[in-house]
Amino acid sequence: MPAPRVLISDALSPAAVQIFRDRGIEVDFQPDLGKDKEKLAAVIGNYDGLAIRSATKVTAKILEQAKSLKVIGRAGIGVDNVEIPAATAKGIIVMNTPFGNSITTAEHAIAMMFALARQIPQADASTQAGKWEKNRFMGVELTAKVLGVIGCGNIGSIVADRGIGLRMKVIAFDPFLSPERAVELGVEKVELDDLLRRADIITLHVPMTEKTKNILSAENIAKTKKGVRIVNCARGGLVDEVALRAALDSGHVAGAAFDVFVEEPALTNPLFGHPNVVCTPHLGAATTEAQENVALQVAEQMSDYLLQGAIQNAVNFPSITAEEAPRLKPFVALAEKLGSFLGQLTEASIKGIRIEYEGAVADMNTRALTSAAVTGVLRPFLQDVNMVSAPVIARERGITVEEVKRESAARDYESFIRIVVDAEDMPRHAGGTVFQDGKPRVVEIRDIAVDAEFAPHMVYVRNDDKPGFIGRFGTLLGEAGVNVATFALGRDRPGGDAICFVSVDQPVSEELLRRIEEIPQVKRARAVHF
Ligand SMILES: NC(=O)C1=CN([C@@H]2O[C@H](COP(=O)(O)OP(=O)(O)OC[C@H]3O[C@@H](n4cnc5c(N)ncnc54)[C@H](O)[C@@H]3O)[C@@H](O)[C@H]2O)C=CC1
Ligand SMILES: O=C(O)CCC(=O)C(=O)O
Repeated sequence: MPAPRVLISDALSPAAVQIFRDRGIEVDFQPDLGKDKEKLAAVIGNYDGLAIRSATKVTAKILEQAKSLKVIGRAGIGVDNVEIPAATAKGIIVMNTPFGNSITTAEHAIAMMFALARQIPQADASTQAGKWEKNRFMGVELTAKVLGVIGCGNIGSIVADRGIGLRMKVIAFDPFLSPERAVELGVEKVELDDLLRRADIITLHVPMTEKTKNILSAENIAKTKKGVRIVNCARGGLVDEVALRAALDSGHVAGAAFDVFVEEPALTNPLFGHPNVVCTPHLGAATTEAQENVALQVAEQMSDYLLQGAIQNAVNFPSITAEEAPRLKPFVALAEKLGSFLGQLTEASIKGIRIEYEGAVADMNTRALTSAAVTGVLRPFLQDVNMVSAPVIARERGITVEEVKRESAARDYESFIRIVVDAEDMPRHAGGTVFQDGKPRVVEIRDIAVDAEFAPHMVYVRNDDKPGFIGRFGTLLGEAGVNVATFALGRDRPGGDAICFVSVDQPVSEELLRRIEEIPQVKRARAVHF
């Protein structure tokens, strides 16, 4: 297999390049490419991985050209510059580095708070201009002031901790902050209106979502305490910039320190030029330490995925650790092949897929296995589906997906997976396991025990358990020049329903299948491929 290829299209630390090379991955370091949509679209088709910061906008249009792309790695936290649904629909993993720049960004927020409280940038400009305006820059003390933290996750909680260290009273609004965690952090959990009314300084640390967009709207800004100072080191668009400018002009808001803007790069902005505004060009994560952390982490994560299938910090897929990836791999293959078998037999529309995990496999990462099973079921209908996109495609098509787990496995297997595909005509089910040799096998079809490995070309036959079938079937295959590699048989009872699952060395033609179906004992014959 050729080495995977990764494009770095933003200014990542060179540490990332070294990691990729050390792991045997070809890497193109083109830190300015992300700013040029056309150029990026023209080359993206050549890569398996794309490593970015915030400048590269990975739109659906770019993704249309990303024929080989398997993973997008964001060296940072916010993934709002990636169209996640479009990436997921194309089966591309999107991963970030959720902790590597948290301390640095929290420190930036604290620095911004001090910059506002003491007007440091303005005082610096005046001093260096030779003005010595000692009376112009009267500041405020932070001690004992109320710091209102909106979003108390990784960064917000570090800001809260630093605020407490500065002897501030910290209040936090975050619906997902548990009362226990609030106590542990030493913050008072409050509702948004309470925070707006009480805070002397408000700092934002929420992601940009439909709910948080404009969380500081004109209406909410009007609810704030007169003289409030506002710090935004999270995302532009969390604050209504025009309304904030008006509140600064009226003197209701005493100052604002912004690192992030509705439009970036921000070459103009409603806040620019106001004497009480401090701005930085999205520098929250810009320290050597943070950039080294996120670059190393994203390169390791992307390499682990491209080389081993391990998934860490994906925002559109459950994690698979490097340790569990090899153990999971044969079960992923089993789930996908069983699903594919049933998908190939199904012609009516599918209503639901149930995956039953029994024995040791029930304790594994079943979300990943379920995605593999659903992929297998859907692949005969949609070529372009994989473990990332399958659950979303199933949901979009109204196919319910259900997982069932049982402690002990059927027929005393250590692990057993049974998939039931419920279609408009009837439910179909098959079960399998992985033997010591690591090979997935079908061990049950329609409640009938069999034992068959999966092979590229197979014939599946349902027949009555009556003498004469095997001889005629073998003769037909032989006459057509089709060599039988393995032959598995099973029946529910003597003279009852029987199945036959045969691997062959050559593809079986429709004509041959028709002739097999003419054997009196045969109810159905299908060619299946794995
Ligand atoms: N300026 C910069 O360079 C950087 C900016 N960021 C931004 O900071 C944001 C926060 O990062 P983290 O703390 O790591 O994220 P996080 O996910 O750890 O924390 C976000 C918190 O916001 C809370 N939240 C979500 N929806 C909310 C709502 N509607 N109202 C109130 N709280 C809500 C969540 O419960 C969570 O606790 C990121 O999403 C990113 O946009 C992150 C790194 C660098
Ligand atoms: O990469 C950067 O400089 C921006 C970091 C950021 O905004 C994030 O991690 O969410």
